[in-house]
Amino acid sequence: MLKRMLIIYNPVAGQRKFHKLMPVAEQVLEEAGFDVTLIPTTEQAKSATKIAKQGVLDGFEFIIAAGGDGTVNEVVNGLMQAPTQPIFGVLPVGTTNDFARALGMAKDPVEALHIIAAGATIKVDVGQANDQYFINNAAGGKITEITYAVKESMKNKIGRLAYLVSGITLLPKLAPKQVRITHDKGVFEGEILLLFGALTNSVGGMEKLCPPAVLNDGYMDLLILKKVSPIKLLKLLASIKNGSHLQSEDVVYVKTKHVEIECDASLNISYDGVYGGETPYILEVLPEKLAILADATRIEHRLQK
Ligand SMILES: Nc1ncnc2c1ncn2[C@@H]1O[C@H](COP(=O)(O)OP(=O)(O)OP(=O)(O)O)[C@@H](O)[C@H]1O
Repeated sequence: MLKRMLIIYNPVAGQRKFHKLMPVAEQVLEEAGFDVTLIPTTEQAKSATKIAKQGVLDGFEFIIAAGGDGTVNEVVNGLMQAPTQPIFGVLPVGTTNDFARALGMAKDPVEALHIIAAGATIKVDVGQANDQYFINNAAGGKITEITYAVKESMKNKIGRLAYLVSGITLLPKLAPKQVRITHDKGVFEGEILLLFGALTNSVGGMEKLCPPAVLNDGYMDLLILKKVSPIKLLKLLASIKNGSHLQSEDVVYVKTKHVEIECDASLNISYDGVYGGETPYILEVLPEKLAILADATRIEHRLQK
């Protein structure tokens, strides 16, 4: 019996990468025994969420997000809002593909297609941020504006470099915020530049910010960067390369299942790079909530046995 697979693809992601791949995708997956249906996302906000939710109701056994991290997040939200969750998959044809990298999907989309076609799955944690879901990270602070300040048009022209350009223009405007953050190990009160609740080690094209993050351990790695001078910030950013930032007195780093974020002045929160509004926010880990097509042998170090 053919296995019913829905591919929700973003036709404009990653400089329109999926367009060229479509015939190959259909061939590889049909040869592997999948009955493939393709639906494009639209300009309409959260279109992939709606398509995914309907896909579950229509009985697809496999739902694939073909796009960048924005599409992945929208599809995850659609699946999580549905009564049951089919097997999920990610075809990395976006600009940054942070989650796909954490999942060990090949950079080359054709190779990634073969991982999907093989049909092996792993279970991964999903995060809940108020009434939305994330699969990679939730973040707070001015620095997170880098991701949603990047214009689609700029990404289409210069790809990942767009994030760097946006980051450089935003750095001088970083403003610390007085917050109260409650986690499993205690309470942090003070001024911060940034907070991250990471389910994976892959953030904004980097893999060293939260290196110990495990995909299925039921914990998020909470990283809080306290207010520091610009010089200290540059030193800290440089220390990310060898991982020593995690030992800095200006960084709080804990594994936690639950986080509450309060800020009198209100703090912007994003989840998987999508703007999520302002505090108060509660972040929660839903352990091993989604089964995903992946090759576990490529990411053994990121999985709890
Ligand atoms: N048909 C479409 N036309 C224009 N925009 C679209 C369309 N479909 C989706 N979008 C928009 O694309 C954005 C998501 O892009 P996505 O994350 O998939 O790829 P990307 O931007 O290339 O990569 P990344 O998020 O990894 O940087 C969302 O803002 C969504 O509204």
